[in-house]
Amino acid sequence: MTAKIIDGKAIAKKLRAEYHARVDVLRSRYNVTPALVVILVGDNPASQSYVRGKIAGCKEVGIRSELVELPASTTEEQLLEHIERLNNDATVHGILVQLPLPAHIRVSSVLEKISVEKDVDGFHLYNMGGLVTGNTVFSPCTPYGVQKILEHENIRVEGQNVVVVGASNIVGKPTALMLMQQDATVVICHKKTRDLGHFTLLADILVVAAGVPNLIVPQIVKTGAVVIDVGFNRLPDGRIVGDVDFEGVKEKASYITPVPGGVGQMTVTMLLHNTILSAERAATATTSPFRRRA
Ligand SMILES: NC(=O)C1=CN([C@@H]2O[C@H](COP(=O)(O)OP(=O)(O)OC[C@H]3O[C@@H](n4cnc5c(N)ncnc54)[C@H](OP(=O)(O)O)[C@@H]3O)[C@@H](O)[C@H]2O)C=CC1
Ligand SMILES: Nc1nc(=O)c2c([nH]1)NC[C@@H]1CN(c3ccc(C(=O)N[C@@H](CCC(=O)O)C(=O)O)cc3)C=[N+]21
Ligand SMILES: [Mg+2]
Repeated sequence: MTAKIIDGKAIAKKLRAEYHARVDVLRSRYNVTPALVVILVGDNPASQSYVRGKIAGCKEVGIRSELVELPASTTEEQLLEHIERLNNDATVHGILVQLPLPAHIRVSSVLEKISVEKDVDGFHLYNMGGLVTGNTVFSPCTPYGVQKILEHENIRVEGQNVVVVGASNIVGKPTALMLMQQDATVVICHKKTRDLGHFTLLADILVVAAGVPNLIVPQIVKTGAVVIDVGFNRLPDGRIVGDVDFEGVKEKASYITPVPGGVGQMTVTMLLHNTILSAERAATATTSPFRRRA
């Protein structure tokens, strides 16, 4: 079997066109321009690159974006003050603090400072907890992107065996919870999992987010499986690869996402979605400053 290669870029492009139209409606009907503020602390080159991608995505769909660049010496208190100011700024609909943060800043205190209504990354404890009950204010972008890919390809989740390789708070765990909410049978594997292949061979849908190139070889993939590769790894020679042996696994899977051009495209797109959704909520809520003026 040769897999259908899922074109994440094409799906993202189609969704971004829809989002652009929603931005136009917000502008014409409510005089609101969705706005995202990204806070970047320190000078991690990978973070700088991800942030550039997010800002470029905003521009593409008409979201106003602002980048707050702070030195690595920024104190936790100073960072919390920035967030406080942005929480209280009605013209800002989304606040994103790029991770990782310098070691002297507690990630949890920063994420929990962000107003849940502006937590477009979906990393606040409230949104994390909402994944358990299926009641998030915002879904985390990468898992949401995975879900959108499955939806777009009309891949049924209900009753399917889903195996998620990777158990991080930002990808593995929330992806597992979202797909469990859709009535999949879900297994999560991680570094301590004994005999990874024993579990991955059960997967109708295999989602891989471990950060290990070539972790998933054809021998541990079930024939006809849907393989979603979240991994994004830069090799010493500069090439970018996922966690899946793409050339090998594509001969065994029914669907596969490439890297780049797969899930990565959707992550940023879902951030744009969440920011627009936040602006739509603000514009239409009876308590919003805008409606009071109208
Ligand atoms: N395309 C996109 O938009 C995004 C891509 N990514 C990419 O996804 C990958 C994962 O990211 P992230 O979740 O942040 O990474 P983390 O390093 O936070 O988590 C990796 C997870 O994979 C597990 N793991 C590591 N090695 C193995 C192994 N050999 N077998 C089984 N499980 C293993 C770890 O287990 P343990 O818990 O035991 O340590 C951990 O749970 C990375 O390549 C990252 O670049 C991430 C975010 C967005
Ligand atoms: N705390 C934290 N925050 C992150 O945001 C984070 C992280 N850790 N760990 C690493 C991953 C990786 N990640 C990507 C984001 C966008 C693309 C993306 O846009 N990719 C496109 C373009 C790739 C390219 O530029 O060639 C694609 O795959 O086609 C990829 C990867 C965010 N990460
Ligand atoms: Mg862990």
